[in-house]
Amino acid sequence: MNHDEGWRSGGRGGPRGRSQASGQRVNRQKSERPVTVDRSLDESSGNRSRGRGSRGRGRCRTVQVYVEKSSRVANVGKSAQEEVKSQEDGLGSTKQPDQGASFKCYGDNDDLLQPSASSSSNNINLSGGLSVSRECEDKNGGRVSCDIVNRMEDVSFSGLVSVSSTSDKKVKLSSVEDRHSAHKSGDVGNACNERISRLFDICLEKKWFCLKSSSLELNKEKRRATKGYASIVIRPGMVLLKNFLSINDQVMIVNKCRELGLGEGGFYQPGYGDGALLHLKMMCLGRNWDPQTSRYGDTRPHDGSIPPKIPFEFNQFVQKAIQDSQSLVATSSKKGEDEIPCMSPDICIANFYTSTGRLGLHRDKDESAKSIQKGLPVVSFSIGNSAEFLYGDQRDDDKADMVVLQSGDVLLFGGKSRNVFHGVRSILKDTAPKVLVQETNLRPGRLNLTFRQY
Ligand SMILES: O=C(O)CCC(=O)C(=O)O
Ligand SMILES: [Fe+2]
Repeated sequence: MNHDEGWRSGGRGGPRGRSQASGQRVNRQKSERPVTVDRSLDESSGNRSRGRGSRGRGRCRTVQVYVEKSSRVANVGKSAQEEVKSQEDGLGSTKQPDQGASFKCYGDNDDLLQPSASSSSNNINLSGGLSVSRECEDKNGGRVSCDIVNRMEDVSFSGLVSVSSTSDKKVKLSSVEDRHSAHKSGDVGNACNERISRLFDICLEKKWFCLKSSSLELNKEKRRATKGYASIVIRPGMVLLKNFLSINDQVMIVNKCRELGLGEGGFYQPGYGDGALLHLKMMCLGRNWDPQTSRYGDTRPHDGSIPPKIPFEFNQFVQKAIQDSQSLVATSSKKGEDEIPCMSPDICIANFYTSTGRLGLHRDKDESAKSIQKGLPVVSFSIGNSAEFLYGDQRDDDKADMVVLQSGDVLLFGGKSRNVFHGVRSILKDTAPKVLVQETNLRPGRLNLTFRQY
């Protein structure tokens, strides 16, 4: 994986894709060959997720596949809705002018933060920071437009929070995160490091979820879940398995990620050496990927934590996805071209995007030269809200193609597409399957897992 090329650039700016009013419209590129798989033949899957179709902006071509417009939650009490909204907003904070000076990290065990966060709720959003684009140099000496987003944007600490009554509104965090922070680091004096080592809960507390979806809506989701999934070759080496993961699979994955995410090596706010933050939370399984050095390692440098192992069940899904993709391309006319090699993942990078999350165009190229040379695929799971996923041969948003990845979709890019530029332009609000949210209390946002072999 290598994100030096664009993780910072955010990949967003300019108008969003336009909504497509109804589903079933397929706007395929030449090489797409959709195949619908009867779910009854495949017990590992089941979910028919939904989302909004979206056209790309500018010259971006869009792949739209079995996409339906989402409807909002019915039967939601206003106050509950507002509560959830405010939690969501607290996560995906809007960019604000640089207030770097207003955020200070206070050291040692007290772990005091002094932002102007005056919230007394259980979620504090410490937002602010700078949001400017500037030119940076990439590794190859090329100029890159870097969206230097803040020192604090999207930073949210969840867990138990007690607000002290002192007049300067210092906020004392006394959460599960603190217990894990600075794990093994022996560097408790570096509170800024501790800030990034606080763990992020991908699920909301139960009390925020007294929402019930209408039975009509749930039935609609169930009906979709029995339809089977469709496989599409998007371009040589890139295969999309729509609705590959059933709702039950997704629930299991979310629960597992939540559990791992709150433990050693769990979700944290990654950032670059210069202090700029990525627009997502991250957890590495198997091996750590360090955005500061673009290298893999056995431990996470900022806190010394050891990444959790990749759960066995996750690898099973990956193997099945690879096999299904291989069967698909074997039946296709452009056999050799579309080839997807086998891969045994020893790395999984889990990203959680809040509503404002994104990821600039980049190539995954920090895996071993052999792995990349062989075109071993990156296998990507999407869970929760849909995402506008960009891909193309250049690091240029305007020339990239776009496909909406919905909850349950699995995307593979290997072989001829192993070095494809890709990124996430935006997260589409309220597009996660309601039943998934009800079962897991997943935060508004998107969980993405990418599996790789070093
Ligand atoms: O979230 C996604 O779909 C892509 C993630 C990705 O490209 C990465 O983690 O390298
Ligand atoms: Fe990537």
